[in-house]
Amino acid sequence: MLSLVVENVSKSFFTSHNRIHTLDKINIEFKKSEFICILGPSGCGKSTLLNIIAGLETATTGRVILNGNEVKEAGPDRVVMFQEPALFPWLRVIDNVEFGMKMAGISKAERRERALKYLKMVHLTRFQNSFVHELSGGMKQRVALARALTLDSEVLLMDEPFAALDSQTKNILQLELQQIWWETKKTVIFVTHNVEEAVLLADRVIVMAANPGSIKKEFHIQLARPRQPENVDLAYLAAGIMKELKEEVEKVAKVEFDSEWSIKKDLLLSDSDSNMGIGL
Ligand SMILES: Nc1ncnc2c1ncn2[C@@H]1O[C@H](COP(=O)(O)OP(=O)(O)OP(=O)(O)O)[C@@H](O)[C@H]1O
Repeated sequence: MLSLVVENVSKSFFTSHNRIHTLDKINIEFKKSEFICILGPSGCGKSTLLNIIAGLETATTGRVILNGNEVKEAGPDRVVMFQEPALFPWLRVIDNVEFGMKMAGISKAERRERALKYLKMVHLTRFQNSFVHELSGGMKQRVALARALTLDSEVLLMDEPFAALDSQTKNILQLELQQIWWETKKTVIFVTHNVEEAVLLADRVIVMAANPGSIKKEFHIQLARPRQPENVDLAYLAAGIMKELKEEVEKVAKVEFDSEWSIKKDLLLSDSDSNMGIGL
């Protein structure tokens, strides 16, 4: 039974001339097989939090405890998937998918078996012998997802994995991910800027506040799956989450632009992609 707890985690970065207090006393308890989306304005520390859970960054104070052990470094029990697929262009798809397993010392026969299983899951069996440059952006991200799945980690950490994709491809991958999550029962921690994406995928949405990053509000979503973006209940939930997020995005914008800045009524709410706070 998985137990993953972020306990009182704070993080400051120290540069030559100042201290950036990025995260302030974050507490989250993740459940086995839970799908959690983390939303928040740009710079509130979403990636930093994910990296601390991954063991790629260390908390300044507080700790992350996975199955009773404090996380001190990256490990195969917490695989991370980023916005950029980071594939090796000189390797074929199947060899890219096998790469992590090769590093983990898994035998050749088992590597191949698992790679084919997960390539099938992401519907890329036909492309197993293709080179990366022959694939579209969405296909590359599906290869990265297959590679991430092969390590059979209990926890999958995803940092805006679909943000660089066009909206049709994104929709397909969101549906695929819902299916894969359902089949693999992993705990998924998914960082996004996109409110629609969050309500489509998550059991729980955590909205973060910025300066310093902290948890503003949590939303539990109990709607049946697979969810469809046009569902009325989803739209209603998205509007509630958007309202919380908008306040935070506006606060950040006021600091980064000037105090007169304000979001024009419903301007961002009508953005068809529901992305909030990107690149402020
Ligand atoms: N290695 C670092 N050194 C110094 N400051 C850092 C470092 N990494 C992150 N920060 C700072 O911490 C803050 C949070 O960054 P982070 O990337 O975690 O935010 P985010 O919410 O993921 O942003 P975005 O949504 O734009 O990706 C930012 O102010 C950033 O400049």
